[in-house]
Amino acid sequence: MRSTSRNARIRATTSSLFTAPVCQGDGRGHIPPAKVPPEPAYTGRVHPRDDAPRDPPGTVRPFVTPGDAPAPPCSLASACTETTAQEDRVTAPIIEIRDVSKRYDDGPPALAGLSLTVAAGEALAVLGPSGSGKSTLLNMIAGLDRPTGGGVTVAGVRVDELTETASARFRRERIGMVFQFFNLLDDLTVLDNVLLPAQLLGTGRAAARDRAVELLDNLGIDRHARAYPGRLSGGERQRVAVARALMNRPALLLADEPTGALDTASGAEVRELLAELNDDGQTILLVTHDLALAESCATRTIELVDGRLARDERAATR
Ligand SMILES: Nc1ncnc2c1ncn2[C@@H]1O[C@H](COP(=O)(O)OP(=O)(O)OP(=O)(O)O)[C@@H](O)[C@H]1O
Repeated sequence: MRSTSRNARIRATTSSLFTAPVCQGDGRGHIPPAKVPPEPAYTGRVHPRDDAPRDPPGTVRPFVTPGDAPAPPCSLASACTETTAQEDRVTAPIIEIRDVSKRYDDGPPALAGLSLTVAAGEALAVLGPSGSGKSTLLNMIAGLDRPTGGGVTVAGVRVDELTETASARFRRERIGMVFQFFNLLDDLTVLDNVLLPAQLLGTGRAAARDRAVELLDNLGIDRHARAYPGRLSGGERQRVAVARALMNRPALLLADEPTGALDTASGAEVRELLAELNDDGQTILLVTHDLALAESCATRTIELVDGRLARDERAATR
């Protein structure tokens, strides 16, 4: 059962994350606010190829994507009307995967002509046997690897066409990532770990600190702000990792086996946390072998087998 006080804290956090309604007037299902005015207009590509002109070192050039534009009035009354929790979710696509293939060396394809659309507000669990292509799919979406065929669009940006520099910048600005083994920096305090994404983005210190403190508070780990990650339990460390992932208000939260290294109680806490974040509008894609995580958190579950979509189901209860 979810704790009411924690629910309230999470709600307080995420309500400030999603302040630009996609469907005006629906009161739910929001996308992150515009970070910069849409000038000059984003043309759909940043640097189409690695030999394209690059920004000088240290330049921070925020993306302006279709997701940053002011929300148009909703044209379908039904899409703006609160009906059930399932129906009032935002339906604008955050991820569009078109006929994506990936082949490593001479082996069988890790992904074989996969197509998938994920709407804003969904919590998608990616299941499948070992070697079925789950991590490969996650890497394609994060722009950490490129497909050998097809296209991957995330928050309106063709991530498979970005240079490495532009891809890293895109991840910083639009994607939060949570890993099985937390990937926290042990030499930095909890607060400094959470501040890191904002520092990389060049956010002002005071604003970044306020946000980090708010996140730690809302995720129930504020008392550990000055501690080093090594002194925290696995569940607490994963909360810190989630706070860090949320720092830059990502359009998409990617989680790779987020409960894979946790004991039963900590795993249940992290499942609850992810479900609550999604309840408040955060789009999540998680790769997992943890069926309990898929059942408690996902609004939709897909299963990969041999790099193909073998199952695609929406949850009846979330
Ligand atoms: N860097 C790589 N070089 C060569 N082959 C790779 C590489 N990464 C993945 N593969 C292969 O691609 C296929 C899919 O791997 P992937 O890691 O995506 O599967 P997975 O479903 O995430 O597996 P697991 O559940 O064990 O993590 C496998 O056959 C794997 O051996």
